[in-house]
Amino acid sequence: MSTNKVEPQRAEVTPNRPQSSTCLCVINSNLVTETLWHFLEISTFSVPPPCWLLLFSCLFFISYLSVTFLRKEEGTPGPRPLPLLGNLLQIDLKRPYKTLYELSKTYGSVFTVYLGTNKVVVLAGYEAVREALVNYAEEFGEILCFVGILFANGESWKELRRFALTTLKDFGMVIEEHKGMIFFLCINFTGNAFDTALPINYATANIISSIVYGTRFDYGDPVFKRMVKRANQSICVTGSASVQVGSKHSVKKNRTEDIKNLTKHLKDTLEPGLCRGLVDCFLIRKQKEEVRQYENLTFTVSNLFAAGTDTTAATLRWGLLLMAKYPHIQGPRGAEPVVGSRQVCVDDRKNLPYTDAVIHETQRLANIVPMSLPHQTSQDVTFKGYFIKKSISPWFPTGNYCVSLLTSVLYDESEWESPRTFNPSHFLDKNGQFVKRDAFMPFSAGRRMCLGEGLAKMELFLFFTSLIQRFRFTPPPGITEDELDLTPAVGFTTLLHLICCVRFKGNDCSAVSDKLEI
Ligand code: HEM
Repeated sequence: MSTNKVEPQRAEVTPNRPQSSTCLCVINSNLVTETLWHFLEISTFSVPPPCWLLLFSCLFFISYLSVTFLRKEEGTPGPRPLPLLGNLLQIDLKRPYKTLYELSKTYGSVFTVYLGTNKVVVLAGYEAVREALVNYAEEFGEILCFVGILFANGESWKELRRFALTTLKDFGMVIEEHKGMIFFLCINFTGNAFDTALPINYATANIISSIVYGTRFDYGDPVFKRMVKRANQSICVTGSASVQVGSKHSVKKNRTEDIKNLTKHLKDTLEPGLCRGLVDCFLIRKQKEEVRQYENLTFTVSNLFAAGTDTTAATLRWGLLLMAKYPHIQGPRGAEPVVGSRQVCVDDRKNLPYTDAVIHETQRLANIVPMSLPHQTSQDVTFKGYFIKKSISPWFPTGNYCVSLLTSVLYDESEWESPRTFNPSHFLDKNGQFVKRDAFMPFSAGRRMCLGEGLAKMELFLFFTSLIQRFRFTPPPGITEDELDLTPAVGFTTLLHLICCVRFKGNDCSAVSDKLEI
């Protein structure tokens, strides 16, 4: 029976990651801390005290000037920044998107906030965000620059994105994973309260493994367990103060070591003409073209794991929380797929408009990537009457970049009838048929739009329907539906810590493995 049984406890969604607000803010506030710290270290040992004070005053003065001058020059509205700290004291660092959304109500669809001395232009509301990302794709369509797909620009990004899209298409149909997840839930947790994070993260990580390495792992495999744990840890601590100052290297090293070991094994066993997964395709292609950039492979794999595991898993967990909170939506008259006892398949989606609407509404309300990825402006641009300068790297004290506030799109009061409530009717017409909504933009828009959208949608549909077809999700014992809290904890994505109770609808768990052909 269950080895992973957890004590029933209050299913509150607690902010369980106190130091990790989004990367965005912490990187900047930590940049200030780190620079000051570094400065103090140097000063303490090599500069006499009066010079130290003088230097400190100069730094302070320069930052103040840069902040005030930049504001005057560009004239976008926004709250008044403090020297060095900018608007950090006004922003809820655990949920910065909430503050930014509130500020957008005062300052409109284009405004500026300062995170430390870095200037961030915030684009808010469906109309402004879409216009910037789609109509001004050239100017706003670059991601803040590092390497890999997520953070690359220019030719290197184009090549990697094209390559990943082609390979994701080839392997995206490897979606048998829900069988493994259902079996795991059934055997280990049925009738118990359990944390949904573990099985769901295993399932989504295994999908990326199948695509990337060409193989799935057993949930009990110690290497796999370690990999998932490390991936989660690095998502949790990305941007945390301690990581920025000290242990950043060790987290990255842990993560890339696993990837390097696995890719080395694939390289050693590579058979030309047999492409087991994305890594093989990359190796074969690069061999042919004799191109450098081997390092990009590690980054690409690491990016796909980071982008493709946590996001889909968090959305699914939101779905289960919402089902536990609104039990009437779970049943056969609600989202449960009415397809008999057979396995749901992708083609069923068009015949299940209500289920489809529930999944879309879950994504809208969950608002998983509330501030998208930070973008840079590739050139000076005048947007909605405001002059926005070409971006300077945020590693400089006067750095500047842009944030597309997806929260403000998904909760846009002029687009959604009841933006703050879980209302699947947002996606249904009066005949109960599914309708697409333009302001449904959890994957962002434009040329940097999520590369895994198709895969994520397929995963969400198959996992969600398979789960509610076979299980009933309820709050843990002693907790009422009303007490289930929908306040998210924030890491890079809006996560939650959900303990929920699961009941298998059938009589015999062991029959599941035969039915699912595991
Ligand atoms: C529900 C699940 C997901 C959500 C809500 C989501 C959301 C996003 C968002 C908002 C962006 C930023 C777009 C921009 O900068 O404008 C993004 C980028 C990206 N996502 Fe996803 N994503 C999800 C699942 C996935 C999956 C499963 C994969 C991998 C297979 C993936 C891979 C990527 C990549 C590689 C990028 C960077 C694209 C580029 O820079 O060209 N995502 N995603």
